[in-house]
Amino acid sequence: MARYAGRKLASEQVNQSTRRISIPLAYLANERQVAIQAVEQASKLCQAVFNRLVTSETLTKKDKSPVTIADFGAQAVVNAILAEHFPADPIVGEEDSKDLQGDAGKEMRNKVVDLVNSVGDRPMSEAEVLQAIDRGQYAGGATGRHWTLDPIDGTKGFLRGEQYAVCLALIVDGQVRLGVLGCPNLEQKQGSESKGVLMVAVDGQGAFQRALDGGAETPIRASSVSDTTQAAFCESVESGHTSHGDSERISALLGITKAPVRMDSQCKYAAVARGNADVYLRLPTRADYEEKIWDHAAGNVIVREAGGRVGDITGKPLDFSHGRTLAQNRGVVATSAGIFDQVVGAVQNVLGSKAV
Ligand SMILES: Nc1ncnc2c1ncn2[C@@H]1O[C@H](COP(=O)(O)OS(=O)(=O)O)[C@@H](OP(=O)(O)O)[C@H]1O
Ligand SMILES: [Mg+2]
Ligand SMILES: [Mg+2]
Ligand SMILES: [Mg+2]
Repeated sequence: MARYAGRKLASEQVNQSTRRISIPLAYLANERQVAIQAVEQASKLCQAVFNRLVTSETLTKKDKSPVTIADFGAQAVVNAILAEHFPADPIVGEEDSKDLQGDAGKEMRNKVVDLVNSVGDRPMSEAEVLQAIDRGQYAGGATGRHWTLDPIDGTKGFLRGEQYAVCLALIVDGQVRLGVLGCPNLEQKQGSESKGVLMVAVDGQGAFQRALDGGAETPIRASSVSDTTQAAFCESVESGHTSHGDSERISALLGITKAPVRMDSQCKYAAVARGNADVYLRLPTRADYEEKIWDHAAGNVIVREAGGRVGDITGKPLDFSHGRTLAQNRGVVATSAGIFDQVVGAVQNVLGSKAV
């Protein structure tokens, strides 16, 4: 109980009129349900935008406006749902409404408002949409609880019709306690035709997946591989987000022979969490880049609850208590538990002084 100071578990709550102990409620049960609903709705919005707005013309013109509209729309939808159910909870969201303001933002603003109203359960005015987006400006930190949201992670993957994820997590006193990933283009099982996966984990309760459009949850586990020569790893598609050269040297050192699976977004954490990959490496490409908490929070708790391990390139756990970025960490290493120390050793070996 002390761990969750200030929140009484229902199992401890005694109904004074009957003196009977009420049925135990799981920790964060309500938050889990609301977060799933929010991620489902935002994922639907993203899929609607892709189907309506991403065309061969937008792709050849390298027009990023569809993903921008979906980013704003998804953040508005999730934040409005969180505000309705947990009005006191602040949110660290990736986006803000700056680019939607004034005359310059009018065209985009109108599109975002129309989009939100085309998928939402209740109509939202322009002011409400902007206000919902800007609930995401919280600075984060080490005390109390706050949510963190990446409305679309893997924006480049979204535009290519490949992997992207809606990522929502709850951080309590600097620790990620709940994470939900909506992965509209992820295969429901590796190799299957059906796509669209929702993954969820609450601290201490295991990790689960189900189809994004509903159905029963099934538990997921990271792989039990203990020999790195048998391991498969995944990394970002974009070489600006992770060093492909360094990962090649690290996998050679570990005797990994399988080609890396390159995919965008926190779907990489999803792949490790259900044993499709054994290692996710994110190796710094710039000395001054600080990873954002919304790029890692949900995936972090999902991999941990699936029995995997997550740390930075020195093996240190990711520290979500330093505001909007992982200011005390560099890069990310997520693996099935049995090979974590070995992988971090190889990372240190290859990156040398860069890894400190
Ligand atoms: N230099 C650098 N280093 C590390 N990470 C960076 C960097 N620049 C951007 N970003 C963040 O990368 C997020 C997407 O990376 P992914 O691994 O998900 O996908 S991929 O790189 O597009 O393959 C991306 O998230 P989204 O903007 O939500 O797509 C960024 O927050
Ligand atoms: Mg992101
Ligand atoms: Mg994003
Ligand atoms: Mg971004």
